[in-house]
Amino acid sequence: MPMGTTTNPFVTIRRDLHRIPEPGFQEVKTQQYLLQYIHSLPQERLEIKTWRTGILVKVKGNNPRQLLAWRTDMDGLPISEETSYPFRSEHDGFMHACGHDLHMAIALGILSRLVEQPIDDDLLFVFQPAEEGPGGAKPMLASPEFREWRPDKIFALHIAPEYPVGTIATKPGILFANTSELFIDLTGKGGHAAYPHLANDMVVAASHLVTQLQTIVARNIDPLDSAVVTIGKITGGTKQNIIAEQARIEGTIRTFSMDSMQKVKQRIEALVQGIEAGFQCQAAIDYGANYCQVYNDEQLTRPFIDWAGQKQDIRMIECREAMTGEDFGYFLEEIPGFLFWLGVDTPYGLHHAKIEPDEAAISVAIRLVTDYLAWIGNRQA
Ligand SMILES: CC(=O)N[C@@H](CCC[C@H](N)C(=O)O)C(=O)O
Repeated sequence: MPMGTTTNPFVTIRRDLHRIPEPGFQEVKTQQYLLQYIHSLPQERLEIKTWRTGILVKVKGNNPRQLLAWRTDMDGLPISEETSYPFRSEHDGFMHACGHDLHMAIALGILSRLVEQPIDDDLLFVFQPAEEGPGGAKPMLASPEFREWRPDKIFALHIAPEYPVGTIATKPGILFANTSELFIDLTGKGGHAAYPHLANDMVVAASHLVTQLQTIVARNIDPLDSAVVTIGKITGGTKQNIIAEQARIEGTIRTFSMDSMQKVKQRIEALVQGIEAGFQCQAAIDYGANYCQVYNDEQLTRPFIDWAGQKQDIRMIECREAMTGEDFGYFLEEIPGFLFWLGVDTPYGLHHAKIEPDEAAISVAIRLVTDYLAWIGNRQA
């Protein structure tokens, strides 16, 4: 079937959501769209609450003994889309490039099926804003709206470009890294391009700092541990013949251990002090939003791996941990559960302007998760 035609309502939903990516805590149209769909379902078993731009939907079970939760993220990224889609983003400079459009469509699919065929346990669907930043999970967890419906177990998925459709992957224990954003502002002295000796050039200072930051993982972190320091953005200066008075470096830090996170930050601070002294400039460091690791509950993940491994249409992989971050980790700090990767088979990675996940994964995930929730949420005879 050519791209652009579909008979699957959840593919249509994914495409509608793909058109309207919004940054964290500004998911206003997204929230409206989701609410409209949720209100179109039979309402007898549903209770709905909103929290900022997020949504909580509780589905009453037949004979509940626990509350099981399924969580999806909602926000898009500041990326100008370069896909071949006829349903490209209508929000200039923003794109669903991390699969949250698929995640939301899958959540609505699971919700619809479990409204039609309720299970014994109560269910909570968590539509969480701002996963890409500044982080919606932590404040949502602390909100009275969430606390009133605090689930006993919680689950989520994330699309994985590298796996074929039908493949899922996870592991017990640590799955995703601890993260910290990184913003460094450098202020020197601007001036005429022809008089460098009268200025302090922040383009040169920032360039030195970026290369020095790359020595941290190579020279200061135990090679048997893992860490990442990525600088994703540098801005500075105003014109080609004006020496830049300001420069800003933006990046992210990833580590598996908190000791390494602390070590990376100490080294950043030392290197920044060196730049201040060496280039006679002022520097300010801001660590922005921090996420804790995603740690899958061993007692829930192992049976899930065994259960999914027996499904005819699923290839279950026990994967390695990744340096990705996810504020779903905050839910898992308080509530047992797990996250798994869902194969969507695309050559472009997460956060790439050309990523085109295979939409066939939507039905795979809806079927799998619905069956899993029914498996753990129905009383054994
Ligand atoms: C799954 C994924 O790609 N998550 C993001 C989380 C971003 C955390 C924060 N804004 C940061 O950049 O540190 C990721 O980049 O891994």
